[in-house]
Amino acid sequence: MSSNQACLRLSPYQTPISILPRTRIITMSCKARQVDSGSGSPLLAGDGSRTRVPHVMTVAGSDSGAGAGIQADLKACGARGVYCSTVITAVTAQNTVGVQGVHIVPEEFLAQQLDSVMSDMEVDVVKTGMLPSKEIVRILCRALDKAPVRALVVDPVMVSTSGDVLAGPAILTAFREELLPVADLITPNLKEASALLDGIQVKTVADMCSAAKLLHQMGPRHVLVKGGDLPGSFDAVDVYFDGKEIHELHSARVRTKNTHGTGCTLASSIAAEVAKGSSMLPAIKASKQYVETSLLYSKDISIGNGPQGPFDHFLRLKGQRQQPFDPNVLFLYAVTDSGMNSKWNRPIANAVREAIEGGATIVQLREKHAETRDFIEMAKSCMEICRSKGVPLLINDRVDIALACDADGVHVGQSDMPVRTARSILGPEKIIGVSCKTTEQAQQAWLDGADYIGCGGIYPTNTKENNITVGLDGLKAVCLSTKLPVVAIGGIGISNAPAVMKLRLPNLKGVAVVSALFDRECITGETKRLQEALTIATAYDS
Ligand SMILES: Nc1ncnc2c1ncn2[C@@H]1O[C@H](COP(=O)(O)OP(=O)(O)O)[C@@H](O)[C@H]1O
Ligand SMILES: Cc1ncc(COP(=O)(O)O)c(N)n1
Ligand SMILES: [Mg+2]
Repeated sequence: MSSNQACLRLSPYQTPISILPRTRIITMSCKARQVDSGSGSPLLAGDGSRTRVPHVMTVAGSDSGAGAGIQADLKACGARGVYCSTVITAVTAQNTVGVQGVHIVPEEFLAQQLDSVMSDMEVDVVKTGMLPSKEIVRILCRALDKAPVRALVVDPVMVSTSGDVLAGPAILTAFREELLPVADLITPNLKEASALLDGIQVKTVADMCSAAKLLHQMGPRHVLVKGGDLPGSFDAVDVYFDGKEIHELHSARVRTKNTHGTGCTLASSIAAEVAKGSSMLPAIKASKQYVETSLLYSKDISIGNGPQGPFDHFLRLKGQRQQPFDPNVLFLYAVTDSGMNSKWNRPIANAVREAIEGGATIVQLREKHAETRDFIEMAKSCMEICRSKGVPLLINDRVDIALACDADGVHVGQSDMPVRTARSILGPEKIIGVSCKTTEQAQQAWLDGADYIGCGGIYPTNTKENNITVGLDGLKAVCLSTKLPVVAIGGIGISNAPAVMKLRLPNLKGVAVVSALFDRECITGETKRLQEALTIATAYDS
């Protein structure tokens, strides 16, 4: 089918936005959502009193082992903060060994499920997984025709990781002729890309690029060929084609057997990000990062005895996991300075203890000149104090020191170790903060898996040479550009901290201070005064 024909087929099916040039559709629909306060507005109902949540409807098969299919979709959407309704196409008897049985849901009953959800709920994005028959594809297309949605993400599931057939070759015509032309994104793996292209070889990254372009000619606006099964690859490489440009997306390949359901999870997470308002490439990058982080966290968990285990979408199953990062700990963030401690003739551990006694909620050790061995000893003694008081301790810049003293995490600057590298070394449980001055850096921080942003210098400061001051306006811009919690830093003390907090930005969680605590005679007293000032400034009736 030519791409022109494919385009023509789209118009009755999509929202009116679909008459715009094809590669811009997702971006445009998302922009429309952000600015449109009418019936298409995502989060507020007309009367302003009810909060509408982003909604993905998955049309897929059930996996009794709950690693893939509907169950993976529900978990992925839950983890990404999106509501997920479920239209079940087939019930599989499946576990980590393979698929033992498939029971296809009768067509009329599939239609009834679609009708129940779509007649009652406002669905933003539809994501499809296992579609076991041509008729099921047809019923879905008819339903979408009647009730258009903002985007359609098609994961053309055919064979499970275990090698069992979930949708046979008879489905290919329906995929090619009916579903692909109306899809905003298709996410075939190597075998599925090859099957859709009549068996052409897809075995290298170059093959994946050609396949993505050929698949795009079948009508979908965006194509992501997934390389989880690429032979001999050290990375997990996916190839994305937006109709104009090829993007090779690389992430670290996690050595684990727990990869059952990665494809379903990736597609659902992309659908969730698009439902929240993201455009396609950022949605894909964030989702790939999410899959990588979940696999990393789950690499050692053991569920079932088969060769392909499920992973943990919520990063919570391992018994020893500490509490997830609580952004409120950024409220009064004490950053140590060795120069100030020697000026006041204070061992660092005493300074840390005093700051905590005064109310510091998190501590960062910032030692720019210490010998490595001394730094480790210092960090260990501070770690003991912090742990006994339940206050997290981060190490500035030095991932090796953080590992050596089992600190709670690190804070890195833009020229230190990249957040992604630090994350792959420290694992998903440690806290990673990164300094950002610009909205671009803030967006990158989120994609790279940082837990928080340190934004500054807000005011001029002596503790950092040649540091550009971003001011309150720069802080505001960074906060508004990110979902990550932010702590303000640079020249902040008791006199100006209230002005910072009175910006009342929801993700601005606190202030980080150096001299205002550590270049003072009584650290405990100064910390207490700052704590009180911050508490008053953040009280809503002040
Ligand atoms: N071991 C791994 N480490 C990191 N990412 C992986 C790994 N295996 C798969 N992925 C990623 O998971 C996603 C799903 O890919 P894939 O496994 O190829 O799909 P499917 O599950 O449909 O066969 C892709 O983004 C892929 O790069
Ligand atoms: C019901 C259902 N849907 C999809 C998959 C594919 O998942 P995977 O490729 O990870 O086996 C599956 N195994 N079962
Ligand atoms: Mg897989």
